[in-house]
Amino acid sequence: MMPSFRVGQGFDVHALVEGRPLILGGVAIPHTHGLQGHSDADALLHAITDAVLGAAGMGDIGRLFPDTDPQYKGADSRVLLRAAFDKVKSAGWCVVNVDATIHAQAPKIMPYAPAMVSNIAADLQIAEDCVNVKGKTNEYLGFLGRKEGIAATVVVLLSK
Ligand SMILES: Nc1ccn([C@@H]2O[C@H](COP(=O)(O)O)[C@@H](O)[C@H]2O)c(=O)n1
Ligand SMILES: C[C@@]1(CO)OP(=O)(O)OP(=O)(O)OC[C@H]1O
Repeated sequence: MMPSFRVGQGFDVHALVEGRPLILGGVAIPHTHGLQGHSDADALLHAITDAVLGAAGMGDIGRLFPDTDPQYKGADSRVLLRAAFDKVKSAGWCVVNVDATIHAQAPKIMPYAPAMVSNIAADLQIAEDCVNVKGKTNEYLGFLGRKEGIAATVVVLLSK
């Protein structure tokens, strides 16, 4: 039988505030500010989770893990990604590849990208060369350029 393919896209943004750790792709990045959120606020993993769920037609991260539910307060977003992927995998899908961009005026993402790739590949049960993480400034424009937040955009391909 011919394989079938489904594409999904994900987006997330969180505010940068003082007194929070900066966690992206499951990696703690030394920085003056961290991301605000109900969970660990890992915008990259949230966008990946949404892209994976979206490709499978299974809704979104907030529907699965409501930010009103105390059990997700301070949650490790890798745990949420793995739980979402379990659902998608149960429907017969596997991930072909992930391509992600972190929109951050600062800090530089590139030194941490290999560790993020390793985490994401492990959580989605694919080879590391099937995961790509890029950093991009916002050329000092808008709220991202003013370092008020960090966003992530993601495309995922699934096959079954
Ligand atoms: N937070 C970031 C932003 C950028 N990079 C790297 O710098 C390159 C140039 O970025 P521009 O936004 O100026 O086009 C980009 O291609 C990344 O390699 C980064 O690591 N972290
Ligand atoms: C992850 C969840 C759940 O703790 O909360 P946040 O960390 O606030 O993240 P968000 O990207 O706003 O949406 C998903 C949430 O329901």
